[in-house]
Amino acid sequence: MSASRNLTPLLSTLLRRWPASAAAAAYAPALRSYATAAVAASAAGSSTQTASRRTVSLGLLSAGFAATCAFAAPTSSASADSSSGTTPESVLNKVRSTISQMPGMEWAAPTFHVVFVLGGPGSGKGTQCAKLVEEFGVVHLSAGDLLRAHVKSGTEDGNMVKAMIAEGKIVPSSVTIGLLKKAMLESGKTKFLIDGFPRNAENREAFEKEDGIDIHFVLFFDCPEKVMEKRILSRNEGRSDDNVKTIRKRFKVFIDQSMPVVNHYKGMGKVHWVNSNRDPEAVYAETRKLFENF
Ligand SMILES: Nc1ncnc2c1ncn2[C@@H]1O[C@H](COP(=O)(O)OP(=O)(O)O)[C@@H](O)[C@H]1O
Ligand SMILES: Nc1ccn([C@@H]2O[C@H](COP(=O)(O)OP(=O)(O)O)[C@@H](O)[C@H]2O)c(=O)n1
Repeated sequence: MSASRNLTPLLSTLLRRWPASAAAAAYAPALRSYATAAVAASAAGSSTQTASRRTVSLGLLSAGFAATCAFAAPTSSASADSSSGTTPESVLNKVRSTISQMPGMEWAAPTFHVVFVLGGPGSGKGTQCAKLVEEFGVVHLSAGDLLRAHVKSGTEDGNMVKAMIAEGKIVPSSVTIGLLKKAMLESGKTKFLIDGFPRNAENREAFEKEDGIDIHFVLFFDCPEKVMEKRILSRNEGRSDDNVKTIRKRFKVFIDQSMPVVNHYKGMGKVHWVNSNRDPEAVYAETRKLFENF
């Protein structure tokens, strides 16, 4: 039986076991693309499998399903979830144990491939990421954009993030990593540019503890502070933190907290340094070469 024909009954079985909320239906496309990626991965590895026990790499499918359950929109079903003590981890464990019990199926951890895009405020991270998305079809996740969207939720957490951004402070990783993971799972894709993260040692250490994430390299955009300040002041995106007072605080945080992260990865030989004090096309001509094998 072809791998894709196996898929539909499997998805139905999973969904029947844990009836999904209406909001979860919104995740179905992501779930389906994880499943397709998982089947493709299993087909690629099929020569090493025994005929009697066909092993299907279901990690991505499972991750997608966990996202479906764990991150269902904050509706009444989500509050039911929290009152019954359901957490993303508990859903993932349930998916894992059910898959392990299915004949011929085996759990495999998902692998997400990541490039961290770092550089001072206004160094051109977002500008270059947009070009990479267009040429290479990777997913661009800006930690700052995710945090700004979270502010709009109006929750207690959102208000805390708003206050921290206004001061140029770094939001705790428990919030930022939650938003990044949710976006990764929802995307249905496996290759990501993570822009503006990790911003300090706490961000980095927490992210490195996450399973199934392969950090390929760090892309660092190097630009003088004076040039970055001028760029930000004419950025005109209506950002409350793009004012001289907050910009200066952000530069200090960048030097004190973010540069040690870059130097950490530099020590591991993982940093690609790009001079971004040139016109955007010249910066991109150098940047794109790093992605030919990603
Ligand atoms: N190489 C460049 N030369 C001149 N201006 C640039 C360049 N790269 C980006 N910009 C502009 O500078 C501002 C900041 O760039 P952005 O990509 O938002 O930076 P970051 O994401 O690092 O904060 C934007 O208005 C952008 O259009
Ligand atoms: N990993 C991150 C990224 C951004 N942020 C917050 O979001 C603000 C804006 O970050 P950003 O990456 O969108 O913008 P730039 O400072 O790079 O222009 C930062 O100054 C921090 O307050 C954070 O707390 N943690």
